Amino acid sequence: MFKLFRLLKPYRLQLTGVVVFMLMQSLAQLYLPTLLSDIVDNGVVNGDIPYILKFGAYMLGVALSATVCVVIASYLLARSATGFSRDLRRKVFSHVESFSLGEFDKLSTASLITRTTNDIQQVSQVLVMMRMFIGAPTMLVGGVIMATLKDAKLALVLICIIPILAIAIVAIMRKGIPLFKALQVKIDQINLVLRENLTGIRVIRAFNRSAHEQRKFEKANTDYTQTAIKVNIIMSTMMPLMMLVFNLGVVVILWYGGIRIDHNDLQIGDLMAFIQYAMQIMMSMFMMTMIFVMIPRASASGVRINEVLDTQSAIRNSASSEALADDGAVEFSDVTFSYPGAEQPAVRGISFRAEPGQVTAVIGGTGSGKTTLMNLLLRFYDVSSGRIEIGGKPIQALDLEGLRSRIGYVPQKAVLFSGTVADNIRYGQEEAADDEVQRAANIAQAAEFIAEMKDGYDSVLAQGGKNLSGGQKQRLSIARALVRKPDIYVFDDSFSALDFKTDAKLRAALKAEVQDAAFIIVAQRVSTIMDADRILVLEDGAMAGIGTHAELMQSCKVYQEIVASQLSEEEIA
Ligand SMILES: Nc1ncnc2c1ncn2[C@@H]1O[C@H](COP(=O)(O)OP(=O)(O)OP(=O)(O)O)[C@@H](O)[C@H]1O
Repeated sequence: MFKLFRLLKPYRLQLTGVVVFMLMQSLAQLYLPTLLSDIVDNGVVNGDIPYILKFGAYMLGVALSATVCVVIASYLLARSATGFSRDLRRKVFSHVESFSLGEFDKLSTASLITRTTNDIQQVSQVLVMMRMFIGAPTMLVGGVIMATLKDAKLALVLICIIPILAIAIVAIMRKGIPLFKALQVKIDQINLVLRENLTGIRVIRAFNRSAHEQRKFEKANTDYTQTAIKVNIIMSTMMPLMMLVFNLGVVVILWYGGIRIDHNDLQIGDLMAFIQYAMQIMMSMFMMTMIFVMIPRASASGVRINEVLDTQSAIRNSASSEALADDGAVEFSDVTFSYPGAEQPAVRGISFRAEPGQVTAVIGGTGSGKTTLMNLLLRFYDVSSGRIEIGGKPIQALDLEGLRSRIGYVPQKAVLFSGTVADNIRYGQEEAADDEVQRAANIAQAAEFIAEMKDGYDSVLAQGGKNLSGGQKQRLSIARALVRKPDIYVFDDSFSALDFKTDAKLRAALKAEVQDAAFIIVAQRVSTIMDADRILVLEDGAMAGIGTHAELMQSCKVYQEIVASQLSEEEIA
């Protein structure tokens, strides 16, 4: 966790201010009981009213100064802590942005959300406690010194109480720390269930699984609650226990102090001051307990945040990132890839070439590795063996951003973002002019339904396109790829939600548009890819054949079976 505090550098001036003001406040607090004892011993005992008034006013001034100090320190600290959390959130977010899909798989999306929100919150709360962190030890040490100065023998009582309290705190913390760690993991679990529920609400309703989902949430929620209760039981036993030890201590002080006053060894004002110092010591022990509660919990969070920050994306720009060649020919050579932790490779021994100006199609059953091939081309993952080249250069040697900027990618599941229709199309090319956006929408067969929307291109998409149909979303994500005018198009099963007529119209419009680009299209429907210049047939991650429709009809059994299952005899002919 302390590693994260390096981010406090910009706030060092404000934090120095916090230290100074908190020290001043603690010193003022330590001075007050001595003033009180003076007033009692010299003013009250002698009936000296002017003395009482003078020192009373003085005491008021000291108390007011202490309050002003604490207000200023709190203000400075609140500013630094909120700034620190903002900077840390920014750092974690931009770091996560650089992750490849492998890191997302490893750390899980739900956990990344908890780490960016709740965990950072825990760490910044420790910062807010820094006020106590400075005040408590000062008051503890100062209190012991002042109490000893008042009466060294009486102070022995305090010296006995403090270690007992310290042992109790350590024992309780040893039980508490594993629970704090578990608490954060259990919040992850709640987030995971919640996220699945909110994103899958339609399926849950359609299959009447609300009760099942509620049970799942209940389980995660109860699990979290039970751990939280255990933590609170520990914390709540600690406070009365400390109070008990302390109050017993006060009884001993009063008893022994009374004896010493009786023998004229101690003045009454000094005993009053002594009890106040004892109170201050007790308060500082309380504060330190709070700190000890917060630190293990926050350090559990700190470890989780550092885990994110220390995770380096497996996919990075190579030291000598080369610019992409003009030639956008894509070549896969004997490519094999296994997902992290998977026993079997998802694709193996894949070789094919996608030429500019040609359509290269990939077809195969579900789970045959089509999407995986596209993921590899975009470098969402790196190949386990073999090579992928663009324009004769291996993609690992190319600048990552440059590589992706040359690809117009349409994912299998259309993803849209909050904003207007135009914003979503411009996501592909920020500088695109209005007419370019409209042209892309026209080719993607989206212009018609956009025109029917209330505000046309300025219509706002509710929650990333919830108010659009599946096919409409797909067409907008195609327009987004088109507006980019890339050298390589990657369409991952992007026509699946389109009716046959729209599918045919879209393909015809695309043909005219993407003349010079390498066009790689993954499809389930044979009719979508029959006219492709080259069709790659996949089965269980391996190549079952490659060629044109006519060639494959002659030579590839897997292709023949796919075709037979989809097309009528007339269409096949
Ligand atoms: N993130 C992942 N982690 C581990 N295994 C994965 C991951 N994604 C896919 N797989 C596995 O890799 C194999 C190929 O999956 P892929 O998504 O490439 O198939 P596909 O041909 O695109 O299927 P579909 O047509 O159903 O989309 C499958 O066996 C799948 O279980």
